[in-house]
Amino acid sequence: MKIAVMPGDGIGPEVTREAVQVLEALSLPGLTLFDADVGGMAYKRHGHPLPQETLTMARESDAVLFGAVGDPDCDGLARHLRPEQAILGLRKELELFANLRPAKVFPGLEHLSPLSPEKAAQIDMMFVRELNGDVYFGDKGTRIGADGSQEGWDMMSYSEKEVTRIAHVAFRTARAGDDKNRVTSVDKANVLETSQVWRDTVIKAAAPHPDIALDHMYVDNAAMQIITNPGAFGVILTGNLFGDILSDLASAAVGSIGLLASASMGERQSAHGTFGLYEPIHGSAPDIAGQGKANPMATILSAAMMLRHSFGLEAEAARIEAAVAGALADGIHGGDLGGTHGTQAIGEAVRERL
Ligand SMILES: NC(=O)C1=CN([C@@H]2O[C@H](COP(=O)(O)OP(=O)(O)OC[C@H]3O[C@@H](n4cnc5c(N)ncnc54)[C@H](O)[C@@H]3O)[C@@H](O)[C@H]2O)C=CC1
Ligand SMILES: CC(C)CC(=O)C(=O)O
Ligand SMILES: [Mg+2]
Repeated sequence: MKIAVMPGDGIGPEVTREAVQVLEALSLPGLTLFDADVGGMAYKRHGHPLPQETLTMARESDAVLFGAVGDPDCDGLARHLRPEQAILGLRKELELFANLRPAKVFPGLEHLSPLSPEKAAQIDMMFVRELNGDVYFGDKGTRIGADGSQEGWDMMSYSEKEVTRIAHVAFRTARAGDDKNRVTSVDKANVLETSQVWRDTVIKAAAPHPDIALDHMYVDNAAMQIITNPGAFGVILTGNLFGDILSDLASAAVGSIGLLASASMGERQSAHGTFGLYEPIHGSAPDIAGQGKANPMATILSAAMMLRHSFGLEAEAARIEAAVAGALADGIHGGDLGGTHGTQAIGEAVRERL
């Protein structure tokens, strides 16, 4: 089991270190970890945010554990050299088109949510976000508009092929998950042609999945209902942009962005299972980087997702998740949850409970 570890920028190395130590504490036979440079730090060392050696290492691994990229020092660079291109490039080059982002309140931890305990207890949704298309990957540029002022433009598009493959992932995820058997497809079909193609295609893709209830919701309404009626959602199927935004929103309903993990999957099989990239949903948090304040739980939970999805190690994944839930129940809370525990203390608390 070969894992490429890509800590990246800001709090990335801090949270990744704790997750790696959790994996090491499990003493899994045959586990080997290799570090690779990504993001702003890779740009500074190699002149590119996603060096060829890093991409090669990812291709030769069974899974990638990714921290975060993003560095305010690099915000003035040409777009193709910015740190964020590293994660976009990995997702695209490795054809990781399906991003799974579970948003769930662990039983007994409803008090971490800003919602009422009754509402918080209902939060158990899985985002299935398309990751290789949408406005993030369309042509873009700047030009002088008709009024003589500069304007920026970004092309949004989805093809039937792209939508069909992610829709099938969503239906299969709904079937394998809890008993809700429900997919809510989120779009903006009342305004966008991209979304109309999305919606029509999702309806067609639903045909072989008659056991799964499908409904459709506009993204603005979805943002509202995730807060007011979280129990209505099982799987939320959506595009790259809307999924990015709504999953941060859902993390706030759970309690903190420092708690939400993710898996990015494609179709490539390794000797151990399906290749995937695993990362917290948050970014490099430059406002708290280097202070030992970041909550590593999202990255630790991403490592658990890796054991489950790329290595079929369900029991070990559940062990990590139980240790995180136990630490939270015992009041091990980072600043993001109003507590005082630092990154290392949280990592140690999780390892003690494995
Ligand atoms: N996958 C990736 O590598 C991502 C990278 N980014 C990049 O990260 C940089 C910062 O972006 P922001 O919009 O500020 O989003 P962010 O997710 O880095 O931070 C948003 C807020 O949440 C807090 N936060 C995030 N993770 C936390 C954790 N583990 N523990 C405690 N608090 C946490 C931060 O301190 C900040 O106040 C940018 O350069 C952005 O492009 C953003 C999202 C994803
Ligand atoms: C940094 C972006 C490329 C992506 C993002 O915010 C995300 O995937 O959550
Ligand atoms: Mg995001």
